[in-house]
Amino acid sequence: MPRAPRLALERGLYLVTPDDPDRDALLARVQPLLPACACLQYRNKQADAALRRAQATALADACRAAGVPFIVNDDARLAADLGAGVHLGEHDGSLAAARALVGDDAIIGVSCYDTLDRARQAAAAGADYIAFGAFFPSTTKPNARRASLSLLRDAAPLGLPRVAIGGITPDNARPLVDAGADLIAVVSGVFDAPDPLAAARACQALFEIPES
Ligand SMILES: Cc1ncc(COP(=O)(O)OP(=O)(O)O)c(N)n1
Ligand SMILES: Cc1nc(C(=O)O)sc1CCOP(=O)(O)O
Ligand SMILES: [Mg+2]
Repeated sequence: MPRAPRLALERGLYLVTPDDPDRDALLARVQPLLPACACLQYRNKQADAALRRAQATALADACRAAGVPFIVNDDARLAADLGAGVHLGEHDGSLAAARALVGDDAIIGVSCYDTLDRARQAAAAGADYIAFGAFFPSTTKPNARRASLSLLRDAAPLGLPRVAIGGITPDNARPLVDAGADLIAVVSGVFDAPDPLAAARACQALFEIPES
C-alpha cells in the first residue's frame, strides 16, 4: 500500500475506537464523527488479527477520504501496511523499531502515563506526540495509572503536541485544555454518550475548531 502524504496533527479531539466486534458496525459508528475529529486511533483489544486488519483497513480508507490523520494502536506492522501512524505504549516495542516500519512521514505517538521522564525519552527518540493519563477514572481502562494536570504544563518545554487521555468527557476536559493539552483522547466520553456526534463536537469546541 503506498503511503499517504503525512497529515499535520491539529489540536482538538483525538477519537479512539471502542472494542466493537463488527467491521461495518464500527465504521458506521465512526464515520459520522470524522468531521468533528482532529485525529482517529483504531484500538481494539478484543479482536483477533484478521478482524483488526479488516477494521483498520476500513477506517484508514474513511480517514483518508475525510482528511483525518489515522493512527493504529499497538501494531506498527499493521500501521505500516496501511500507511498509518502508530501509538506505542510501554509494552509495544521501541520507537526505533516502529519508525523503521512506518517510515519518517508517519506519526508515532508514545504513552508517557504519569511520568515526565518517559516523555523526555520519547521526545529524544523522535516521537511526534506524547500522551499522559489517566486524568479521570476510565471505564475503558479501569486500572490505568492516574496523572496530574501539572504534568501537562511541565511537558510544554519538550515542544511536542501533548495528548491527555483517560475518562475524559466534554464536561470535564476544560482544565486539561487550559493546562496545555493539544489533543484530548476519548473513547467512552464520545461513544457512550447519548448523542456521540454532539459529544464529539463539544470536545472540538473546547479548542474552538470549526468542523472540516
Ligand atoms: C493517545 C493514547 N494514549 C495512551 C494510550 C494507551 O496506550 P497503552 O498504554 O499501550 O495501552 P493500550 O491502549 O494499548 O491498552 C493510547 N492507546 N492512546
Ligand atoms: C486507552 C487508555 N489509555 C489510558 C492511559 O492512561 O494511558 S486511559 C485509556 C482509556 C481511554 O478510554 P476512555 O476515554 O473511555 O476513558
Ligand atoms: Mg498499547
